Amino acid sequence: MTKKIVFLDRESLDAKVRAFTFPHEYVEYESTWTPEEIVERLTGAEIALINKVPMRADTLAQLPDLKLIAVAATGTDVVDKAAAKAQGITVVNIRNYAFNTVPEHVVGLMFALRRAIVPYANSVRRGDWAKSTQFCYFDYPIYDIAGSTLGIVGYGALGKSIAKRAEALGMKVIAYDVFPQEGLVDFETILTQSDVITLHVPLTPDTRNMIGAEQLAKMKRSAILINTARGGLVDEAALLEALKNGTIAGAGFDVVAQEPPKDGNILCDADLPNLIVTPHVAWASKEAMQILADQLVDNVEAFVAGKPQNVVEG
Ligand SMILES: NC(=O)c1ccc[n+]([C@@H]2O[C@H](COP(=O)([O-])OP(=O)(O)OC[C@H]3O[C@@H](n4cnc5c(N)ncnc54)[C@H](O)[C@@H]3O)[C@@H](O)[C@H]2O)c1
Ligand SMILES: O=C(O)[C@H](O)CO
Repeated sequence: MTKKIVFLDRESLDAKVRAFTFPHEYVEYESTWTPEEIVERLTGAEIALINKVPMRADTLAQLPDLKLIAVAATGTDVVDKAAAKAQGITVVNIRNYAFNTVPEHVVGLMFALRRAIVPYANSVRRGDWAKSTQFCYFDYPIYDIAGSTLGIVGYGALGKSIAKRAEALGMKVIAYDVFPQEGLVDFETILTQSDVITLHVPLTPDTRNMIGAEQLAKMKRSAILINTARGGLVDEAALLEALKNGTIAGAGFDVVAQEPPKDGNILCDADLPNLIVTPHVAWASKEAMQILADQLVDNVEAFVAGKPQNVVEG
């Protein structure tokens, strides 16, 4: 029987999505945001492909034909998984596609912040070097990466990929995870011992705001915080305050609480030398996006063949 497949936010994936091999009707939309649009476009569809379209309980309740939500990402926080489960809808995600692209983004942010590359480059553009009384100047402290301690929060696929690179750079690596694994340390040790903390946990009720004013106060004043996982893990107001008053030395964020930040965002709007914000592109190397697109089709094919893979449990 022909299955209807609808991709609701095709524009969010810059890669080729190969044709499905089973009888199907395929429709794609560049972007879809409102619950009304979601319901209208998915009515009659068995398979929804989404990247960041919110699939909330009241929306799913209006889609009795839907059987599969194939998320074109690792993070599935946009889907109400309990509601999907209650309705018999399977949710699948993409795994281990970003093993180079995210670690490289993290390493880039780490070097840029520890070596103050952006503020120094900006100061040259402002003419500060030309006015200097010496051949160089020390307006921003520079710290080496080698010899420093990296604290990884969430020791899954990406946490482990970053650990390998950090060790090659001469860093001491410590890691924390709720899933028991050999050699892990507790969260308190990550906060107090790390020179760089990098977050790699999913956004869940347990991880929401896991870093707030209390946790920032425990970090070294020379430490930096990197978040390429999800907005919502860090209390943004507390972070901004900590960056302004020197509680920590810097932050590199690829994700914010609301994306896109149409109504403004305090981190995106802040003009601070010790803060770098990128627009959720850590995942987006050409290579990674194609691996993702291929796995997206594999996930749908496996589901239709009766052997679902990468199923996300409630
Ligand atoms: N910015 C980007 O472009 C980008 C790209 C890929 C993934 N991500 C985000 O990164 C996250 C991690 O990706 P991954 O591939 O490493 O996932 P993963 O599932 O392999 O690893 C996540 C780890 O977090 C751990 N964890 C879960 N809850 C925890 C908690 N409360 N405290 C401590 N550890 C906890 C899990 O046990 C697991 O080991 C994704 O969920 C996604 O949100 C972002
Ligand atoms: O979760 C992911 O895979 C990234 O955030 C890209 O959407």
